[in-house]
Amino acid sequence: MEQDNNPIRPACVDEQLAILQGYFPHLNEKQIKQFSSLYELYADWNAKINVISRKDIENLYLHHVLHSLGITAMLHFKDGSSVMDLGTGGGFPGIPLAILFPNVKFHLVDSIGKKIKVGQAVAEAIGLQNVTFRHCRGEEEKQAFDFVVSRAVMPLADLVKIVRKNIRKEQINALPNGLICLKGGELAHEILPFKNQAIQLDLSDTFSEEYFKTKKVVYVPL
Ligand SMILES: C[S@@+](CC[C@H](N)C(=O)[O-])C[C@H]1O[C@@H](n2cnc3c(N)ncnc32)[C@H](O)[C@@H]1O
Repeated sequence: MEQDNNPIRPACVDEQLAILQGYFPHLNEKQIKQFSSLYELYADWNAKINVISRKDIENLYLHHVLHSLGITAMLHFKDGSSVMDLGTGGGFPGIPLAILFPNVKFHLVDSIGKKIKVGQAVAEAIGLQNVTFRHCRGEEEKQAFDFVVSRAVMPLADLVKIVRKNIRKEQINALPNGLICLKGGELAHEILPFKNQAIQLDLSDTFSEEYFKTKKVVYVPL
């Protein structure tokens, strides 16, 4: 039987991390270290509190971290921006984005307290200074931000209804403030009510891996 020299960190994990670095070649040492630490932290926490599918943990960097960074296909947040991640679960897309944009403030919200705990523990372990967390429903959060981001939380119309109150009026980014969310599959129906304002991009135009073939990033100015 072939022996695995590093059963805790399979080779595919570092192969995926290298793919991520290929797409984001300007990461500094600190960011590379922070991204690199995510595997052990999530593998450990996910065994206790399920925040991503257990059989998908080896695909952490491709399916969860790089996917989260797909938000940048729509916009690179300007330094000094503020962003809320609604329904962050264990920290996606908020934590990968907070690593990539250390001068942007991220506020990660989820209605399930134990998931928020995972995100907090991971952020603390990698020394992330630009994230805050709140255990609450998005409906209760009253603070205002430049953007709200979200992955796999609820249909677009419901998201828009909840986060409209959370969008600041003043614009400092290249796009007017609003909602940017990661979506999969057939979106035509969801997007219909916003078709005049929404922009939809295929992540397959940014990331060539098979996984992104059906993945999209959607922006709605609010
Ligand atoms: C499928 S999970 C996705 C988690 C994370 N965004 C990710 O991609 O891994 C959906 C998350 O949204 C949260 N959620 C759903 N409705 C919410 C609401 N109204 N306010 C806050 N969180 C909510 C759930 O608690 C859950 O953690």
